Amino acid sequence: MINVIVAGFRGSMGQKTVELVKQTADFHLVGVYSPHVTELQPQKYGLADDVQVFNHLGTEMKSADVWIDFSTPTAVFENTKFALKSHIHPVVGTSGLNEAQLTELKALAKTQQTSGLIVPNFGISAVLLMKFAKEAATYFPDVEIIEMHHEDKLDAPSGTALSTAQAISEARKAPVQPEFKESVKGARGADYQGIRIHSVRLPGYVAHEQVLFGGAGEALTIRQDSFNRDSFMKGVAIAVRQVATLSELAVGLENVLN
Ligand SMILES: NC(=O)C1=CN([C@@H]2O[C@H](COP(=O)(O)OP(=O)(O)OC[C@H]3O[C@@H](n4cnc5c(N)ncnc54)[C@H](OP(=O)(O)O)[C@@H]3O)[C@@H](O)[C@H]2O)C=CC1
Ligand SMILES: O=C(O)C1=N[C@H](C(=O)O)C[C@H](O)C1
Repeated sequence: MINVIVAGFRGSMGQKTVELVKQTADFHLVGVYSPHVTELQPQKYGLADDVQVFNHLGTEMKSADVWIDFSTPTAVFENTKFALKSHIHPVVGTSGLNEAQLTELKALAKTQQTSGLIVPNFGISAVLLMKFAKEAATYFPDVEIIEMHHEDKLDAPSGTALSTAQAISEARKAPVQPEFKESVKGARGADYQGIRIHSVRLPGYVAHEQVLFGGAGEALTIRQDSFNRDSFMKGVAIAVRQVATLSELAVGLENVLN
């Protein structure tokens, strides 16, 4: 049995994840966390009597094996530090960790001898998109990314777009950067190591990404769509089952896919 805490349990992803944990025979929900809850009775949230509702980080959480984090870009660093220091394996879906924070968390995982997994996107379509984009970048160094999300998304660009750009940038030879002048500031999007990223936020959308490659007289577009949040749940279950088998704090669902 894998004992799980869900951080951010009242959010869009948190609610789905709580349902997943409740419905999976080898997972046991031991706790849920949000610093904003005032009512601590599990029944208030439709949870079984033995689920602890936490509104602060504390030693009582240590009975958990895995910490699933779907909180906010400003909370995820402290939450993940707490999980590692408590020897709870973090499975982090929350976006917004920067390079310095990631480096610190990796070092902490080593000293605490606690593995973990940071997953920019739990959707298999997104994992494949990143893999294919990395391969395509060796042939097509000229590339731009468009990511499209629901209007409630707090951060931009998305964690998936940043990971895609990182993978492309590792794989490609530096392209010639075209010169341009923006008559409206921001028209050419954000710049990640010479890769332009455009972030769209609109109602009706869930999570979508296009990677556009251009070459001499040809183009390649790779696209993935998450039409609903069920698309992430298979990946979350795999990550929860496999995280303890890792030897470090790894980044990417591909680390636990066969
Ligand atoms: N990796 C992936 O595949 C995916 C990642 N995400 C990412 O997951 C994150 C959450 O997304 P989503 O569910 O849509 O967002 P929501 O805004 O719906 O939920 C965020 C939740 O975080 C809670 N929260 C706020 N502060 C803290 C804290 N310090 N500790 C714990 N919980 C806290 C809030 O609690 P309260 O409601 O109680 O105020 C809220 O319910 C985002 O970063 C998003 O980008 C989303 C989808 C897929
Ligand atoms: O906020 C979201 O919804 C999502 N966030 C993640 C990201 O920032 O890439 C994953 C997915 O795109 C959904």
